[in-house]
Amino acid sequence: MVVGVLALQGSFNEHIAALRRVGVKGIEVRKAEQLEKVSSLIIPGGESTTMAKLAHYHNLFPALREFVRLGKPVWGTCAGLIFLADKAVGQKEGGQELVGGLDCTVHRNYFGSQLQSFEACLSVPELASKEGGPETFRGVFIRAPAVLEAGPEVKVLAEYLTSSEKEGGQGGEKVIVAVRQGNLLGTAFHPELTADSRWHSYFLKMAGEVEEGTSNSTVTIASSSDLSLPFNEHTANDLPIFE
Ligand SMILES: NC(=O)CC[C@H](N)C(=O)O
Repeated sequence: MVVGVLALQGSFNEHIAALRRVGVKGIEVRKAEQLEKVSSLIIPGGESTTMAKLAHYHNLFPALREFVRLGKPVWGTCAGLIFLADKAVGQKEGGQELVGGLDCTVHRNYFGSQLQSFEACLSVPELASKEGGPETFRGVFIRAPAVLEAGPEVKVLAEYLTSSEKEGGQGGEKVIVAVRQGNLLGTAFHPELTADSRWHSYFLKMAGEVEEGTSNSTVTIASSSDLSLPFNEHTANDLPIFE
C-alpha cells in the first residue's frame, strides 16, 4: 500500500516517518497528478490558511475534492482536519478554502494560541486492541482546532474534557477531537509527533477496508509492540512552531 501525504507545508515528514515505522511507504504529494498514484491520503498538521493558499496556487483543490468524493480514505490531522471539514469558524478575514466532505463545523484555534498548546491523555475505545491493549492515547495539541458540530453520519472517536478556562470554552466541557465519517478520519491532535503508531495503524486498517469494500465505521486494531516505546518528549516550549 502506498499512502500519499500532502506535502505543501507542516508535519508531512513526520507522517512519512510514522508510516515507515509501521512498514508502509508514504509519498509526498504536491501536484494533482501525484494524487492519481496513491490510494489514500494524509493531510498533515501545519497552518491551514497557508496550506490552503499553496493548494490553491498549485490548483489542487479540485483534485483533492474529487479524491474525497470518490470515497478514497483521507486522514486530516489538525490543520488537515480543518481542511476536511465542511465548515470552519475562527478563520482569518476573507475566510479560507476547504476541501470539505466531513459533515462538521470546526473551530480553527479552539484551544487558543500557540502558547496554549498542550498534551492530554484521551480515551479512544477504537484504539484498544482485541487483546485488551490500552484505549488511552496521549494527544499532542498544537494551536489545535476542535469539532463544534458533527452531522449524523459522523462517528465521534475521542473527546477532550476541558479543565480550565484558559484552554478555551468554559472548562469542564467535552469537546470533540477525533471523528470518522466513512472514508474520512479527522484528529485535532498530532499522532505523528508521538512514538505511538496506533492512529497510523487505524488509518491503514480503515484504508484497507475501504479498498476492499468492507468498510464500516468500526476498525479493529491489533496490539502493537510500539506501545512500549516512550512518547516523544514534547513540551509546549519545544513543539514545532506552526504559524
Ligand atoms: N497544529 C496545527 O495544525 C494547527 C492548525 C491551526 N489551528 C490552523 O488553523 O491551521
